[in-house]
Amino acid sequence: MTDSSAPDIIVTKVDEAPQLASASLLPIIRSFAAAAGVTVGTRDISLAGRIIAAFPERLTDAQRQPDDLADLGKLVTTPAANVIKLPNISASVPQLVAAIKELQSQGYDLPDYPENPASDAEKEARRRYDAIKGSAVNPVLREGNSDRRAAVAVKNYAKANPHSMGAWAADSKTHVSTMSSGDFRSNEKSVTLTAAQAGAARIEHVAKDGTVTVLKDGVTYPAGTVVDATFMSVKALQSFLAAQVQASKDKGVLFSIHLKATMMKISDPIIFGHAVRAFLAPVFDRHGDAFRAAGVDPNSGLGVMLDRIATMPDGAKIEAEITALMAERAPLYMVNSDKGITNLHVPSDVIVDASMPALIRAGGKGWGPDGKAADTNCVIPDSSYAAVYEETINYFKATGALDPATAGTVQNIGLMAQKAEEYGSHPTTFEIAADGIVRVIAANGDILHEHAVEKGDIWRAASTRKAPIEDWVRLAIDRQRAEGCQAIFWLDENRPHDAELIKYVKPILAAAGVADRFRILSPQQATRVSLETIRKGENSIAITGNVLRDYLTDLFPILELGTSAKMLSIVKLMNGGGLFETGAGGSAPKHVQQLIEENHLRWDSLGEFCALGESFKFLADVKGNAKARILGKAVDLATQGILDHDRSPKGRVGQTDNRDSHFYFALYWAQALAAQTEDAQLAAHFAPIAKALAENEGKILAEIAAVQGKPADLGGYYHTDPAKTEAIMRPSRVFADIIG
Ligand SMILES: NC(=O)C1=CN([C@@H]2O[C@H](COP(=O)(O)OP(=O)(O)OC[C@H]3O[C@@H](n4cnc5c(N)ncnc54)[C@H](OP(=O)(O)O)[C@@H]3O)[C@@H](O)[C@H]2O)C=CC1
Ligand SMILES: O=C(O)CCC(=O)C(=O)O
Ligand SMILES: [Mg+2]
Repeated sequence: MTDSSAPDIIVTKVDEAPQLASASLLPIIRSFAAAAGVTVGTRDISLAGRIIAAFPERLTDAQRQPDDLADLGKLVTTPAANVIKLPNISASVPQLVAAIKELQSQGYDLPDYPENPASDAEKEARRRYDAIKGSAVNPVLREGNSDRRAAVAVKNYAKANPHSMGAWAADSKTHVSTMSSGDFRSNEKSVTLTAAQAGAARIEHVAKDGTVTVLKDGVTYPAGTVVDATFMSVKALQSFLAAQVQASKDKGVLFSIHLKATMMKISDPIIFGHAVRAFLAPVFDRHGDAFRAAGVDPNSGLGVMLDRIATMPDGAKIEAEITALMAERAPLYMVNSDKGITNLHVPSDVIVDASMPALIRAGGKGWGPDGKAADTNCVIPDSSYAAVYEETINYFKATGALDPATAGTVQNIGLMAQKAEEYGSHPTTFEIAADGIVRVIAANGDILHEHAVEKGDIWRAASTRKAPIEDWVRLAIDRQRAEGCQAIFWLDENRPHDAELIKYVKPILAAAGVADRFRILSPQQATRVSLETIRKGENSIAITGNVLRDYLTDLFPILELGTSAKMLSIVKLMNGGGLFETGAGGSAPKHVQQLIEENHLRWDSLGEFCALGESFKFLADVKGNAKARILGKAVDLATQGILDHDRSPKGRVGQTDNRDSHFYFALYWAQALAAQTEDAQLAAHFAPIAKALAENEGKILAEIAAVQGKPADLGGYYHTDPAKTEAIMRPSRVFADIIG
């Protein structure tokens, strides 16, 4: 349910673990905020909510939901925006299909996801579902650039309580494999548009026989936009993947592939499908035609593929062939070896930003089918950013693992506003239907880019607007001034896109008189310099494009803090509002599994706490609400309290879980508000609350502990039952009564 009035702060309703945590935390936030006259609303951007909002005409009044994402998309372009954004599911096809099935089972008359849409109705359903697929939320809300870092208290806590790190052996066989030609990086072209070229551009394909097909019309590029075009050669990709499958076997390491099928929702599922084909090549050689006829689609992963094969006439025989082949191949890197879920089962199970850092944190070990850790071939087909992981691995092999007790920190300033760079390229990415040429034609008729392509190549255009680039450089200048530490633009002068950005960066730095405080280094060099810097206990600011923003804000936090969940992520919206993202990680599906099995939720809300403090302080600045500032400052003290008293969730039943940690957060927050002397009214309001919470600590913890160790029923996975969720996430009557 969403509110119609305009609340001061909006907290997004999402999915999986962060949404479960919200069921416990949001009532606390609302209750405390109300004391300062601050209203807190919600908007539903969950996968289920977005599906429901897309088919109003098929649903009953009671089932219908407004398009909250569209509403938020407008809000973030206004100065009034104050949004706390929790991580949401960026759905792969299997997740989307599962969510649709669940909603259907709950009585929602939704169309099936049409794999091969034929009728007009199916095409329309597919169009709507495609808009929901993948990373469909963040690009809409990110109307600003990002400032992601560990709060000082969080970093100090990590140093005092270092997490365990796997040891790195100099002779580790773990390595990164990436393409050296024919990939997106090798084929990239880039240009900055002149005023004459600005306006509505067109992308067209010219076949060998001269037939022109418009792939996309009316892509509006204002003057100064950096427009890139590139493609992944399917032939080069296939031969690379085939070689890697074999090389993994020869070297005796696990085969793994790391992509971002969520944010790169058009290109990466296709690349993933090629990896499935390469791994199972002999089976595809024998049964390719039958697979096509049966609608077996490797792009959705081996899991769905096996389900489909099971329905084929000689399904059992093919399945046996697959099993036999897998036994001969290099062992696969596993998502869950107990359940036999491999890297190739679901395209969104292994997401490069989280998967590579986890492997690196473990000393370069992946999980094999035998449930044992092993050295791994980390296949990252496109070479644009693979060097970051390659260099990190090489550095740790040479020097040993990082020590989180002494390491400095790498902060990030990320260029992401207005769908910057590759992460905004979905609408202009195409799997090429026939050999020919693809060109980008500017509004004035200039041919901006042209590539000769072959059937099956993946061609894409990406754009980065001038205002976001300038804003990003200014943000970097501000942050460097505030921190006074090393600051590096991770840009490679030899890469066409980066060379265009450098043309913006240098004059802005020079005009501000700060050029000497910044370095511009290729991602590979910047990785090495940054690792050497933090090893010495010093800090560095990584000023990066959109993809490296994503990758680095998992990589460095996972090495430094053990997780990216504890990050502070501030998005200063370009039109004046604030977007506060919670942490830099995702929605932790594994945590939900554990809750369902044994009612223990190990989700850590530290990212939410950090975002909440910033949101209140931002509200105070924008609306001159002094009480909001006091609430915000008290949140920071409560967060510090959680760290000082070690009240963060742990992994096992019987240990602190998410609900306990929220109790302590409320206790410390109320105590800080009761103790402050700036506002007597707030102090008087919170003194009895703090007292009641402290006095009932034992009772409340016992009530929370009593429910654990047994299965929990949420009444759904993607679309949970609100009453059941509330009962599970707020098991303490005493606590709920005190909070009100
Ligand atoms: N901003 C956003 O909206 C984002 C959304 N996503 C989406 O999230 C989903 C899952 O993505 P995935 O790549 O698996 O990454 P996740 O970050 O969800 O999970 C990786 C692992 O990180 C740990 N983790 C993450 N957050 C927390 C937390 N708050 N507290 C404790 N541990 C945490 C967990 O480790 P352990 O199992 O050891 O406890 C978890 O299994 C996908 O649908 C993805 O698209 C991903 C990134 C950002
Ligand atoms: O939007 C998504 O799919 C994921 C976002 C993400 O990984 C990030 O911003 O760090
Ligand atoms: Mg990420």
